[in-house]
Amino acid sequence: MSELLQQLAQVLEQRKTADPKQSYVANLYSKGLDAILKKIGEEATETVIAAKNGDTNQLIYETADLWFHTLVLLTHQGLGPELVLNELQRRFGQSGLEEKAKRHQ
Ligand SMILES: N=c1c2ncn([C@@H]3O[C@H](COP(=O)(O)OP(=O)(O)OP(=O)(O)O)[C@@H](O)[C@H]3O)c2ncn1[C@@H]1O[C@H](COP(=O)(O)O)[C@@H](O)[C@H]1O
Repeated sequence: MSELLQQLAQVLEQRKTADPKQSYVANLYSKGLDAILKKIGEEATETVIAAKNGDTNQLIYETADLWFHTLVLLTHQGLGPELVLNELQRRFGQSGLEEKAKRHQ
């Protein structure tokens, strides 16, 4: 797994016991699942707007925010990013159209 993802996941796990006044992530955890989901909705929308505006730097920035908040969600739910990477690995090389066709047989 990407070393950065692994390190970030470790920090996000540690933030479960951190002071919400000292940590953005601890503060978000303290607000609960709905607050995390709201952030993901906002960041997804901001990503879409950046792409529609053709703003490359903003698109990268907002995508980083979106990925980050999905990592926060996974950690909150007791899941690690390696599970998502494993799923992408499993799909790698498999045509999306073929996969869809199998599901609709
Ligand atoms: N990668 C990030 C990261 N990306 C984005 N953000 C925060 O996510 C928020 C994005 O929300 P917005 O763009 O809506 O900005 P905002 O107005 O400040 O947000 P709200 O007040 O609405 O929540 C900002 O506050 C960013 O600072 C992040 N906060 C933390 N990390 C990583 O998480 C680690 C732990 O962070 P702390 O828990 O704060 O120590 C850090 O060392 C970083 O590695």
